[in-house]
Amino acid sequence: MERGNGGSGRPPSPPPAAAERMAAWRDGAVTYFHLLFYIAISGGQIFFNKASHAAPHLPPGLLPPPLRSSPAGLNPDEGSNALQLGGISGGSLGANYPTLLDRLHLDNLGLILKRDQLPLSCGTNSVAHGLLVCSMLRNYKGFQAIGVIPRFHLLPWVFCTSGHALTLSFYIDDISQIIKIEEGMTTDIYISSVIPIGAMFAMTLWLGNSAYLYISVAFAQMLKAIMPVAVFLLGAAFGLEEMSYKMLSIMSVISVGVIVASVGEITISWVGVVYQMGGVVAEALRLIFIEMFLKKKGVKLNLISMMYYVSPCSAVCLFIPWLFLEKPKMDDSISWNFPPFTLFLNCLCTFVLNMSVFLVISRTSALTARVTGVVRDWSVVLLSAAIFTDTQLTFINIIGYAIAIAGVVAYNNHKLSVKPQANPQQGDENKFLLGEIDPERMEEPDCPEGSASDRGGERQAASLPLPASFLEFLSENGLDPAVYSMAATIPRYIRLKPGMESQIAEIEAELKCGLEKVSWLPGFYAIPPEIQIAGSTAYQQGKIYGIDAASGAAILALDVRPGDHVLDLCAAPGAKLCMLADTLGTTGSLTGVDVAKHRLAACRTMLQKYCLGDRTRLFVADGTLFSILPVNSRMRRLEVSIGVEENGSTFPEWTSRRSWKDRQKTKKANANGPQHLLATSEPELIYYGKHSGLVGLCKSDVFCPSVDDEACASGYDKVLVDAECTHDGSIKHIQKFEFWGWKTLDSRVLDAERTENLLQLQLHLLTNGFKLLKTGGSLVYSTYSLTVAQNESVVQQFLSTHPSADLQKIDLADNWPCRSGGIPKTLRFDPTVSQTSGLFVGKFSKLPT
Ligand SMILES: C[S@@+](CC[C@H](N)C(=O)[O-])C[C@H]1O[C@@H](n2cnc3c(N)ncnc32)[C@H](O)[C@@H]1O
Repeated sequence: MERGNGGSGRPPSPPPAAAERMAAWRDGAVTYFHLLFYIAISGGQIFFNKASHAAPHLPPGLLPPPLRSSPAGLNPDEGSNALQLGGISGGSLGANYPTLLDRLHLDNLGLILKRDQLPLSCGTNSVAHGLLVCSMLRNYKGFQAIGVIPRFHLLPWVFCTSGHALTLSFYIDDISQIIKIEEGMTTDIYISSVIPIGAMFAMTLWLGNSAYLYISVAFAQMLKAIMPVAVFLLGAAFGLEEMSYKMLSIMSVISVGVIVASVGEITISWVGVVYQMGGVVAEALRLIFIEMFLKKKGVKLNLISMMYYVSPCSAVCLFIPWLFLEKPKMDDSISWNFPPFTLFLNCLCTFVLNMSVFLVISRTSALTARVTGVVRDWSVVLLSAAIFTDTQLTFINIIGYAIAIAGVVAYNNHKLSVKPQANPQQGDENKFLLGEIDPERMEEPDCPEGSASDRGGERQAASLPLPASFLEFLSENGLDPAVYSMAATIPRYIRLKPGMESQIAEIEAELKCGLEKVSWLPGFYAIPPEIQIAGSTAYQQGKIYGIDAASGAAILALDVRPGDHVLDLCAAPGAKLCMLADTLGTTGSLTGVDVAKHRLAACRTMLQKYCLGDRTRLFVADGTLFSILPVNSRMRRLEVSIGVEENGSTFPEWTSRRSWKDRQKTKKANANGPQHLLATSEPELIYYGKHSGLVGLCKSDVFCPSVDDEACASGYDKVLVDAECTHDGSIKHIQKFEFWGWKTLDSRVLDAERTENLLQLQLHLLTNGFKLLKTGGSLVYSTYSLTVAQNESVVQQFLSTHPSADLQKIDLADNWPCRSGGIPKTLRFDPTVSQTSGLFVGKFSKLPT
């Protein structure tokens, strides 16, 4: 491995700068602050709710005005102390109406998650709450004549809810760099998936929060520990979980713990227990529905997106129990007290708590968040006994809870270790929060490797209503529209990660289909087009990934050898990059470049998921201008130069955590314009593996521009230019426009100006790729377009201005199901013949000048 300080005559790299150490220390401190804050705010809100209703020993100033009468059937002494993401109890209002308050908060959450919806959010919330309060006040016997007082009461509602909406909207916008609402929700998915999930969420809030009216905080927490058992048993019933001795023993430990804790409870309200257990079952069903309805369809929503889509329908569902169970009691009550300040604090707490959860997960990992949750639960149980007079912990309580929690910890451990995470510090949620969307689920129109079938959009292409503009495009380019009728018959291809061959039978059983070996392409298998892989464990565990066979052929054409320094100039979302990294093995280096940062972040996710990032570095840069050479050449040049000034800082091991300073820098850059257009800006290094040669190297060395003719001697051995194109040859990709909307096809594929620019872009990418190629090296140019303009014409123009470029015959192709392109030695994969996506491939070598 080439190291920054490994060369003779080169002074050793300085230790990491003090500023970096300081930044790392500060980063660590901020993370711990987030964790503590999360524990404090989530535990604190439970106490706040409880205290505001039932703690007579607190100073009177802290207490809201008491209820003058309690609704029939409810025990006011028990109070209400609930906390759920997005929903809180009614206890803090001094009114025991949990569903009402949950509904109000869900209204908010459902509507406020985007700044562009701010007016709608504020308006709707204000009107909705205004009407609600008016109707409540009308029923309040003391205020039959609605006049000044109701309006006075209305204002705080409007203020609180709008203020809540406003703050959250701004906050969300501010952190929108890390939290994205994922698009692509369809009516079909909403009805079949989101509504059942929303209904279960409503049940969880309703039943779980109602339980707090009957049982103490501590006992409710203890009962909640049974959750993994419910998830596991229901999951097994739905065929999602497999029974194993290990799981059964963990479940037994948790159950025994909860039973012991219950035996230790001095006074048990069975109504409360039934409510709490109902809430647990509803929550377990919600999680199972997410697994069944969304993940299996390849839709994975981050926490914010989930709230965004689910809360409005949960709010509607909560309206039903409210109407039948609480409204009559509210109508009957002779007094209805409403402390606005308490509501405001409660809103604020809920909002801050939600943000805190997101920040904890985004800064740490799923595991850390879960462990923090356990610490929080313990703190709540112990502190509640110290604070509230109605909570008396017994020795048996504590022993039982300890046993249950030990089982929960074992369960979390088991679950998280079954699902390998390429970067152990970074869980799945984290990646989603950071916008690092799994490429298999990437839905952008310019992603050729995605899975239309996983999006539920698979349709017989024969019946695809190709729009007139596209038919015109095909006719102008002399292409036959009949090719698009084949989409449903062309298989889907997957590549097996090397070393996984022994697991084929297992993968076949999971995907419920045979893997048919592609005879001409090692490691590739064909599966029926309708098979979904994104939800499979084999995919999630990085044993397989989706990549078209024609793409695989383009990589083989490059003939990468161990030890090569390889450049992929249009790398995202990364299917070819992964295959390149696999081929490279444990020597050489791989450099991926793409102009779209969010797409390159998906590459990073891929590399980490398939554990292929060790020798790779990823630059966000314009491929037409990119000029950074492989590390080896730069090092050689530096080693012979005398007196190189070590004035820059060095690359430490790469980490996904970024310093506050870095984040501010990105924020500023983002504010200055879209990330896509970085034509003239400096390349940004967003990932480098520990053997990429960068660790310990001086940053100024890497970013120092290369001399023009330097590349010929010490450029890349292999270059792939898988250029941006119209993707008309990827017939499955075209099929997806039915899902995205044909209008998008117009703007992305057919726009005349874009096509003209595209031809220029392709030529410039090819030219720059060739410039970075070393003499004797090979370059492959490929596109997913079937047009002559984007393929043969670009090659022709390029050859006419580059005498040192020699078009090469691809020997391996003799066995491939492809035909010759319009220029001899170039290749065309034609869907009708090859049963793959359409792909053009041309291979060049660089002659000495
Ligand atoms: C066909 S896709 C590449 C697919 C990729 N090779 C794979 O196998 O996953 C084309 C890519 O080129 C990128 N691109 C467009 N213009 C670019 C430019 N000027 N420099 C570098 N990349 C560019 C796009 O963002 C897109 O990710």
